[in-house]
Amino acid sequence: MVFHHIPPQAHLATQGQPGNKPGVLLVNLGTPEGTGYRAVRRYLSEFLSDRRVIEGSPLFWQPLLQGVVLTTRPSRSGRAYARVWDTERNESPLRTYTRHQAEKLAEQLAADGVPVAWGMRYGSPSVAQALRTLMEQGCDRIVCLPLYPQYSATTTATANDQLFRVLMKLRNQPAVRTVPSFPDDPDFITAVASSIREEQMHADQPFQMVVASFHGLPQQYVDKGDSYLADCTRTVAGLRAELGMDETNLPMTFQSRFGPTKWLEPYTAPFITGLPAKGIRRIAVVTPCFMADCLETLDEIGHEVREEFMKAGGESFTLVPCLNDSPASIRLLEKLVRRELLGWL
Ligand SMILES: C=CC1=C(C)c2cc3[nH]c(cc4nc(cc5[nH]c(cc1n2)c(C)c5CCC(=O)O)C(CCC(=O)O)=C4C)c(C)c3C=C
Ligand SMILES: [Fe+2]
Ligand SMILES: [Fe+2]
Repeated sequence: MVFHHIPPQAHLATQGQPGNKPGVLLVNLGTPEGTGYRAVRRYLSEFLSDRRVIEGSPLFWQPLLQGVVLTTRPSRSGRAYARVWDTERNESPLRTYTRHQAEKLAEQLAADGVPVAWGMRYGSPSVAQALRTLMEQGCDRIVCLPLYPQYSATTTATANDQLFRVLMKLRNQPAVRTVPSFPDDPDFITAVASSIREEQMHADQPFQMVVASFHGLPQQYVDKGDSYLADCTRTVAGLRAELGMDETNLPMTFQSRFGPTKWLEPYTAPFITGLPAKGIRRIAVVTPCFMADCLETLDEIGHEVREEFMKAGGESFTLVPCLNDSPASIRLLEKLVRRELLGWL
């Protein structure tokens, strides 16, 4: 996204004065514009060309991506997106929830005169558009919150990279603070634990196990120093402590493996489909690495893994919703943002 059309008044508003007008930028991963081959291909091409996501040399990867992956994957992913698509709004749940999070957070910050914008790392609205919205309102101080509880270079870092990439094109840059990951923030842990308790209350029988499924990552990225696994472990430890559970009834697994390399283990799907054979037939699955329900929760877990579990002899399968735009979620976002706003407000 090119970024040279900030109207002159936006420059005036932020120039030469101790403006001190903060704005909040929420950044999420991104999602396609539609479920058709072209839209999904465009989105996947941008996503899978990000060198934070696929670290191998583009000399090898790009021909494979453009020639092989992007001929088959968009149709498969498009069918999956179609299953979760909101046809009325014509958008994916991830986009709806991210927008609602921004709107509700904006209500909480309105009295302080702090606007909130939201952008996607891949696709639209872009991070550039979101930043422009804030700068047009005179914001010269930006708090950037990547919407990932656990840090990974493939998510958090690339969201921040994208903001700084946009700033590279500006003569007058706003000041920027990035919000760190929050894997064991007490409000985060309490909110996720409450969602699990809530689902248990509405279930006919006690869950024999609550599987905490996190998005996977190539093992090699962790070996090279990505702190994602450490962050996931902190989240699970927090949940176990809060719920009085342990690794036997609240195990940690990793989903959405992509490609042939070794990813973090155990893999969610085979782990869950193996449970009925061990006598575990009533389970819940919680996905605490996503702040909003999306393809990976609603379809991969809520549809694909659920079906496999039931076919393997499962009796009941509960997908615990993500925090989405619940009051607890907005309170958490507000707290995280206000901590970074200290000294600016
Ligand atoms: C290929 C490498 C991938 C890495 C590494 C990766 C890490 C990662 N992703 C998320 C969160 C989400 N990923 C989503 C979709 C998605 N992820 C990948 C690949 C990698 N992710 C692909 C190809 C896709 C697209 C869908 C598909 O074809 O399977 C989403 C959902 C977006 C939506 O529109 O709903 C999220 C969210 C995390 C947290 C993470 C790092 C640990
Ligand atoms: Fe992903
Ligand atoms: Fe996936």
